[in-house]
Amino acid sequence: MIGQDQPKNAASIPTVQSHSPTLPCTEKEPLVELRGISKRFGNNVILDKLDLTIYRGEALVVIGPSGTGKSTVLRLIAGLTEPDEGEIYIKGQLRKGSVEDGEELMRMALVFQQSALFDSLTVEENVGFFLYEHTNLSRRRIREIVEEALHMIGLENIGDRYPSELSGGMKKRVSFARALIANPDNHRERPELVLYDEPTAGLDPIASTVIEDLVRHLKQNQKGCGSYVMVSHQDSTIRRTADRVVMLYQGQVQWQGGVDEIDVTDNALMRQFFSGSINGPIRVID
Ligand SMILES: Nc1ncnc2c1ncn2[C@@H]1O[C@H](COP(=O)(O)OP(=O)(O)OP(=O)(O)O)[C@@H](O)[C@H]1O
Repeated sequence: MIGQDQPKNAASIPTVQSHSPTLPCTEKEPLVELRGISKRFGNNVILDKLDLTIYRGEALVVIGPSGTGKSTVLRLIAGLTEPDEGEIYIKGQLRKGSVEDGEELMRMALVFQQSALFDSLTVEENVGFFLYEHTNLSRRRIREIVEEALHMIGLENIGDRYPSELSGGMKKRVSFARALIANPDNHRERPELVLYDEPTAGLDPIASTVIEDLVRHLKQNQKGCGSYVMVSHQDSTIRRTADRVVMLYQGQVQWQGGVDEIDVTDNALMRQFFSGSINGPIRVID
């Protein structure tokens, strides 16, 4: 359960007990299935009978124009919001209720758009937050684990600094460490699926490359085969981090394919999206 006092971004979802057998990474095992999902806010229909499956071991990037419902899809997968219609299956089991109801069937980590860390806590306290709150590990052990996590994201000896003393890219990396940290003494606590909401938004191209490499690297360190769903608008991030790209528009998946298909598809939505043209089927919102 996500506590009231935790930041909404970079939250870890700690409860996880999977009873399904573990298949080899080569098997195409659905981790999350969205079936016939509809979601509206007021009279605004955002998702309209959306079907989407995320497979174990895959790196899925969801793209689409602003306001098309990509973050909403992440929140639905995470169990932070519930659909108006449709069903969500986690490893083949129907999810009933939300994370708040303690219904989570698989551990996920969320790295959300605003990489807000607690300003009043040091980097070490921010990154170790989950362990301080949810385990009985000693402070010394937590400090060791945090140092390992900071090493993993390529930042060391910054544990005593405060978020205000870090650059935007460093904050993003710290928020990754914060979201992904788990008790290494308990293998089951490692996330099986990571959800990234625009992790490179607002970063310069080089800082973006660092994050893209990190996302790929962290996939290797996840439990099992390592899987993630990312939302991104950045051309390089989409191309460098996706195994499969899904284009969402008008509430449904309009196109999906590999990165190598982006430049050769004749799908009009894809062509307009990647060319940035204001002429085409995507309605331009002023
Ligand atoms: N809690 C909410 N209450 C009301 N409307 C909401 C809520 N959450 C999202 N919306 C609306 O739903 C639509 C989809 O929002 P969402 O954030 O999922 O889009 P997005 O594709 O991620 O957009 P962007 O690319 O701009 O981040 C938007 O019009 C948004 O204003």
